[in-house]
Amino acid sequence: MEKLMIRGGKELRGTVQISGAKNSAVALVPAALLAESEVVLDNLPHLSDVAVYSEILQELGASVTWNGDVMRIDPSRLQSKPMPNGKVKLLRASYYLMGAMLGRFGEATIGLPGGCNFEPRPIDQHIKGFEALGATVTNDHGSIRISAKQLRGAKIYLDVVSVGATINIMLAASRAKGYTTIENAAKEPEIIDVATLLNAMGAKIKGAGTETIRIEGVDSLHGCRHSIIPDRIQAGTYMIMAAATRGDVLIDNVIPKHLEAMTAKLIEMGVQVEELDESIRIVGMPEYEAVDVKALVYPGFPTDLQSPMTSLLTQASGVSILTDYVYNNRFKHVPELIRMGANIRVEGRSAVIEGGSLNAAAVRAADLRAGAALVVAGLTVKEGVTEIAGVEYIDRGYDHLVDNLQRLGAEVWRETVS
Ligand SMILES: CC(=O)N[C@H]1[C@@H](OP(=O)(O)OP(=O)(O)OC[C@H]2O[C@@H](n3ccc(=O)[nH]c3=O)[C@H](O)[C@@H]2O)O[C@H](CO)[C@@H](O)[C@@H]1O
Ligand SMILES: C=C(OP(=O)(O)O)C(=O)O
Repeated sequence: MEKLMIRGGKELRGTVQISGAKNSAVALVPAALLAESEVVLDNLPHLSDVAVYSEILQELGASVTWNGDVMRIDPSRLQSKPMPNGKVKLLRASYYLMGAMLGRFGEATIGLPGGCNFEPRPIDQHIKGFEALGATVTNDHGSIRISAKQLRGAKIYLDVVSVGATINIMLAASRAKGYTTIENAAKEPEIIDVATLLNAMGAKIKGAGTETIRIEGVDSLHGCRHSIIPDRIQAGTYMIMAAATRGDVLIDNVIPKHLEAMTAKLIEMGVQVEELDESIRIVGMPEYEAVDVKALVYPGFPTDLQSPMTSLLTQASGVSILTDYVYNNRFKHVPELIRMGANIRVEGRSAVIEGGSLNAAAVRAADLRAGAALVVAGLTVKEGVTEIAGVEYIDRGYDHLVDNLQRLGAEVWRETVS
């Protein structure tokens, strides 16, 4: 088993390059399966989810080569095969294979997705979308079978604003007959990124990034080249780390517009934030004010930054209240932060955080962003070594985390323990 070790108390200083976005990559790789010739993805992050996807695609008959941050996917020999639990259970975003295979072959048989299950994460809106497009969906003890003789465009109103359902419906509807409208669609930048790729492949999608997306189905899609947008969650996490260690860090290769909610909250706390064209500079201050944070769908404060933000708020003077309106109970980081001396209580969907210093402890990441929260916390600790287990979760979302932090002056390393 590997652990992440942190001897904290160092101010982070320097420049960090942000990789392509995980939540785009895990949708763009399966989206490529809809093409009949090669798709090239640039700025692909080095993450375990992407590596698992690459293996799944090859098992399905696609040819995949991955060099540096470029992946070439040739799906011309793709076969329609059942995709049982094994690999699809390793990542949440395997649900995109449903929409992609349904669009390509009119059928998909696949196990339920896995990934970070910090609470039950239903996919009823994905299923509702496929059924509206004319597919029959059955669930045989967790094996989902989706099939349609002919997908037909439909008007679909999502009951909840769902990133996954919006993208999955876009994937399948790109190959349906006629027009599909998704109302109450999610507006995250990753949705625009997927629509941009699909349109470059010959799809006809309008309105991505707004609450109404219109898709005119086409008979076939072709290969293309596409560069993945920067990871706003990774960038936001480094912004938090820079502020938490009272450092001075330039976060490079970002789209500052995607980080506005994060930037505004840091400024409200008293952090110095400088927005440049493709980078953001964070200069930490000795004292921060407590603030209230509401995690919402985009363009609100992202739920995926809620956990690391909890750790930063332990560094503010006074009481902050952080409420997550996307998930009911995404607080697996809280008991671990309490082990590190934090004064936090969870009340319903809110965490009430009283500022104070943290101490080193042996803790465990129960999910990806809970892990990020523990890294932020460990970086602030002035004495001793924080040991974080559950590194495999952190590897789902942070490309070259240890190298990046070491370059910024942190004392961080991985250790294999028995
Ligand atoms: C791979 C990926 O992109 N993951 C992101 C995606 O996850 P994911 O696509 O799974 O999240 P959704 O946007 O679908 O979920 C939002 C909310 O809707 C609920 N819901 C969702 C679908 C559904 O069919 N029924 C339903 O009730 C969920 O339980 C949750 O409470 O968006 C989340 C919300 O920004 C992020 O935390 C994840 O990092
Ligand atoms: C919850 C997350 O990812 P996933 O949906 O892939 O589990 C995340 O990125 O914080």
